[in-house]
Amino acid sequence: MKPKILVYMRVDDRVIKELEKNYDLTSFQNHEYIGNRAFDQALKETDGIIGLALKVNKELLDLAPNLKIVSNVSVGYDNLDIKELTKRKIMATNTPGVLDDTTADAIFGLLLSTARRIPELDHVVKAGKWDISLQPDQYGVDVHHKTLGIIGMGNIGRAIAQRAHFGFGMDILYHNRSRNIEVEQQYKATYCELDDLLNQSDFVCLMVPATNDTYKMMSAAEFKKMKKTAIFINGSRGKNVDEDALYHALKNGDIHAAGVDVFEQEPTNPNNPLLQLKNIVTLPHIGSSTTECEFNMSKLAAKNLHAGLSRKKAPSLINEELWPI
Ligand SMILES: NC(=O)c1ccc[n+]([C@@H]2O[C@H](COP(=O)([O-])OP(=O)(O)OC[C@H]3O[C@@H](n4cnc5c(N)ncnc54)[C@H](O)[C@@H]3O)[C@@H](O)[C@H]2O)c1
Ligand SMILES: O=C(O)[C@H](O)CO
Repeated sequence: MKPKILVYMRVDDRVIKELEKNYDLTSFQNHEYIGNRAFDQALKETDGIIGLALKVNKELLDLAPNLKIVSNVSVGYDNLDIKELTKRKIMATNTPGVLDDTTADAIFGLLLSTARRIPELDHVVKAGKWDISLQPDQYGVDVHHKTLGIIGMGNIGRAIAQRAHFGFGMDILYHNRSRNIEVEQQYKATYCELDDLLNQSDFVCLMVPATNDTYKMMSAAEFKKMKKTAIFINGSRGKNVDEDALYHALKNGDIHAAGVDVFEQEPTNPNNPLLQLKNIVTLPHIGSSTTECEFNMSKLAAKNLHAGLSRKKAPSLINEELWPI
């Protein structure tokens, strides 16, 4: 009998076809299945889960007695209760590395779009409101040769720094849990305390994981420390930012503008007051969403799953302490 796996959201079709050769698959393509009978039944029998953003907590794990591995199709794993998984000797894996350049491209695109007001001015053209003399209040701000502050200099932070340094001649400040000497040497990045980074940067880009330490790390006090001319970019997780504080900072002119790819709640409520503001550019969490990157993430997640179900060490095991199992 083939091992059973539960496939949950955003696994590439080509990878699903490969998985079908070795496993007995049950697929759920959206959140609505959670708590329904078919989903609970699949959990009861499943050996492995592969997918994006399924909240795996004690309650779900109690329903999945045979589970050996949860393979996230994402690098962020704030959806997983790692302590609880480790306690039950269930492997947890993610997809680091394969999405760095794609996500950095998207976040840099968001930064440029916000600075140069690209979505707003695209709308002007398409709405037939293009007045031949552009007004000063429609001007953007320069990106090149400005100072970029990156909070969270990990794999993606580093790819953003590379673009900023070589492509745009920007000065780079960064704040991280530890110093990254390679980034300092390659991109002339300067390590600094968070307050100094907030004070001195023209662009502040948040790229930390969502943890207890980073929960709402950008709140009213932090926005007040930024320059009034500065632009804030969130490419990490919505939970890392106090959205209410961001709204007030944008509305009161504490900061110039913001670009966000992620929200506290996703999809965000269409009545979210942030969406009423002119000086924010929003995206529906598309950092890694290109055809190529989604495929690569699915492939790595399948490799992790396969290793886990064969009782081998998965290439990107999160709870390393489980090994040897
Ligand atoms: N928008 C998207 O589509 C998208 C795509 C990929 C990743 N992400 C998010 O970006 C995060 C970062 O991804 P990554 O691959 O660069 O991860 P990473 O682990 O390589 O880097 C994270 C960095 O944040 C630092 N950090 C952690 N806590 C910190 C704190 N309290 N203060 C300062 N620095 C801290 C770490 O030291 C590390 O260098 C992911 O966890 C995920 O939430 C979003
Ligand atoms: O963490 C990630 O990989 C992205 O946010 C996709 O969800």
